[in-house]
Amino acid sequence: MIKKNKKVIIAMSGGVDSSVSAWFLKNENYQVEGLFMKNWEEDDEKEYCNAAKDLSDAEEVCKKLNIHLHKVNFSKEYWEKVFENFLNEHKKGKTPNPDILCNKEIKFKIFFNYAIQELQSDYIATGHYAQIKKKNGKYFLLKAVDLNKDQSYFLYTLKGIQLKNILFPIGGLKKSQVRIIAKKIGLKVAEKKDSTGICFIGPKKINNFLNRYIKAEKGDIITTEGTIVGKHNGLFCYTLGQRKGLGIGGIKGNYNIPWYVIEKNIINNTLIIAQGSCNKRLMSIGLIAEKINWINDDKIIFPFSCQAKIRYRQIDIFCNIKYINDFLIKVLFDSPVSSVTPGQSIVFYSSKICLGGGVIQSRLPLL
Ligand SMILES: Nc1ncnc2c1ncn2[C@@H]1O[C@H](COP(=O)(O)OP(=O)(O)OP(=O)(O)O)[C@@H](O)[C@H]1O
Repeated sequence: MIKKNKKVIIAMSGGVDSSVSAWFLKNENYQVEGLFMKNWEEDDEKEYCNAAKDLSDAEEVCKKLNIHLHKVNFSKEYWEKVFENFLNEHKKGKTPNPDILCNKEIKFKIFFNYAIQELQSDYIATGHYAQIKKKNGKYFLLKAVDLNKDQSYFLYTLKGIQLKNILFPIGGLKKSQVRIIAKKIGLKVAEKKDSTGICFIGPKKINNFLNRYIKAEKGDIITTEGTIVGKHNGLFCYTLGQRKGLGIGGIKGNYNIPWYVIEKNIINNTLIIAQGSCNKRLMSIGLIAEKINWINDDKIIFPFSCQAKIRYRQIDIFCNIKYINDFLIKVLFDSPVSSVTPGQSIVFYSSKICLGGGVIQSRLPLL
């Protein structure tokens, strides 16, 4: 009852997580309204984009929960702030993470400001699996209870001060519980598949999609011994540590051990491969990270030790962080780590607390 005067805008994607989040907020007596964002002109990309279906799902859920649904088009902003950067990084041979940039630039900036200023809400809520805790007047971002679904990795660009106006209603639940609740309250989206990979494109279709925007220049696939063993379809189609989809089969005179991408050489347009998942050429002792964000900067004193993830869903690794300058840090791993990928993000944790993170600029190879 107490929260009746507090207004929350729930970011409605038409998926099960935001729908169940909306239901929780209603039950907690917030004054709830939904906001659906279009961030891609799907008319151009019908094959890849489900925005129309997602909107109709969001409308149906809001009708059922008796929530007013606002709609907004941020496709221009998404193109300028997220997609152009995504393409440019790929052209440089990096493997960027657009979902992280989308959270930083769109969901928790433009969308957030629209909800707070234009729609005059007190909070925005999303269906992310993460938690916010207040301690001694400060707000901390924590991993979700469901560690399998934890999305704090994608949220490291947030600032402590922003967390004050953000709610993650399902961060304390398991995904299986969220689906059970959705079924119980009769939401058709209860069984809807999770969105994976880039905001609007499944990971399997990504190379075809990128082909529309980046000119694919075929080049040689070369072993570390310098033998040309095949042709690649454009370096942007591959990522460091990738094993599948190299199209080289068994190579005569070599043991039948899988091959992995260990380097993308932009200057020669070559893809360098080596055998074995523990190949020393794949391993790094550390990395240099840029575009650093600390969620609560006043808590950071260099150097310090903590845990980190160099990709989503990876188990935490132990590391030590050293200050280089205001833009760069050096991360040294306690033991060598495979497939450190420039362009991806490294996210730091102190146990369950997400401290912040940065973008991997370069790796420090073992060899
Ligand atoms: N088009 C959109 N409009 C408004 N909010 C969105 C949109 N897409 C995503 N969101 C918000 O961001 C959250 C996380 O998005 P993500 O793409 O990771 O979806 P998800 O984990 O599959 O969640 P859901 O089941 O709600 O789709 C969503 O739960 C939702 O609150």
